[in-house]
Amino acid sequence: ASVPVDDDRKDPNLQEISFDLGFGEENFEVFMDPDIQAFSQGKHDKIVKPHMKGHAVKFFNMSPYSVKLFWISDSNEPMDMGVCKPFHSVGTASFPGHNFIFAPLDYMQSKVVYQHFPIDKTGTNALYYYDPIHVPGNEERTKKNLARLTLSEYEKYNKMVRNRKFAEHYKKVTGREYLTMYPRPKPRHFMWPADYINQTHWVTSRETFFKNIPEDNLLGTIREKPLERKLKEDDPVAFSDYREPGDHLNMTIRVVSVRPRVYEIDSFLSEQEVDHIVAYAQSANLKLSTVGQGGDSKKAKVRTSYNTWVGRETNQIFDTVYRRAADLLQIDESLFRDRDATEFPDWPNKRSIGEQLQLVHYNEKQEYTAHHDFGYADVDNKLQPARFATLLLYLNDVEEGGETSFPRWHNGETGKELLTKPKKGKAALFYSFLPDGNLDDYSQHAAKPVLKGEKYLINLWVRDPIKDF
Ligand SMILES: O=C(O)CCC(=O)C(=O)O
Ligand SMILES: [Fe+2]
Repeated sequence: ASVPVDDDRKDPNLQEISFDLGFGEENFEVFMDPDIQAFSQGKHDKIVKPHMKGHAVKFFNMSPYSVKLFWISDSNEPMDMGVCKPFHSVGTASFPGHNFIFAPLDYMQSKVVYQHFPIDKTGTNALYYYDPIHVPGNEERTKKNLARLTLSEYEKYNKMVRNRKFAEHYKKVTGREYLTMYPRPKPRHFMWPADYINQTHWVTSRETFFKNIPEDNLLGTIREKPLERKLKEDDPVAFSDYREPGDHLNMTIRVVSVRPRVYEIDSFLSEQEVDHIVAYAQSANLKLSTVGQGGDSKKAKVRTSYNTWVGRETNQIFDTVYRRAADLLQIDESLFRDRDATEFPDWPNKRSIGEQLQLVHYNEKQEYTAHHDFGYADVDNKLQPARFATLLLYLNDVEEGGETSFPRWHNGETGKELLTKPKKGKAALFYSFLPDGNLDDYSQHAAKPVLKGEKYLINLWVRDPIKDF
């Protein structure tokens, strides 16, 4: 059921634009937001503004020296958000009215501030620039500053200028901030359309449900070399005697939100597969999860759950999860593992685009507050790789709470969050990208506190176009 990656099922809301930013004539396909009339199927003609006001922000350091980003808390305390290298940027999630500064590395002693960034109260601006080179209205001094840069610095500065100009143009055309680095190519992987709420897509997989789990000594670790793992159309799937009868598993993908694109798949794992995975998770070492963003340990705990990572090679059940996920996402299975020279020879690298499965356990009261999954690539990386899709696999029914929340979904009815309810074997899918290669700020989401009981979940993150670390 896998399709060629260069899919010509092009998104109808992609629209070609031409412009000249001072670097010659350029073309780009922008994604135009779907119209509420269309995606509500005529039920609504106006979007209700989401109650949640938080959003992504990105700070650009257009200077030839390293600076530090601080968030200035309401009690006026500077929180260290890390270093931003020359001609680099840092991104984080924030709220209107918050305050950030760029400052020298010795700020705690010197108290010197290079630039204050008050986050705009209307919630419309996400991009903030520190540019000590350009002196508005003074061409002479600007030229002098430019002349002091080395050739490589000058090129890096220009790249940021070009990105800034593009972002301004992009915003004029689409109304959205450009959160990645121009010119980022469109995602290479397929994206399921989300034309209207409750639209359904059907997809089949040869990876039918396990009804019995083979004994441990049979399951084994996956050791075959890349090409030997490729199943041809008429090769039998592994352990067919242990699976549900029939050649195919049918899955239904239902659109629950158009903007961001969120989908539910009611039945993605069988009872027995889930039980096996949970037992595996319980026996594995569940470590206190940390959000890998460095910075200040005084920062509020945003994630209070436990997690552990499990690879595809662990055994045939986990391998099946990846093969089925590949079919669901319409991405070739081989992209979810290391490949040899013959498989996707033109792909930028040979590594899996999928991460290991992240098994998460939440106890009562535990949660993960609103965040984006995408992350920001290094400005110098032309591919701008980042997390592209998130497949959430719910491993149990949670008595109360524990939903996945999309607080910024757009619809005509309510400003309240969209809640995806956990259910054993169910999956939810969302994309962190838009079809034009921009990051989707509206993909911000949270795990609501578990109110009663506990919650087991798997995150499967898929990168586009590659995993670069
Ligand atoms: O637990 C959930 O429902 C979502 C988890 C999540 O967003 C994450 O781990 O990044
Ligand atoms: Fe997440």
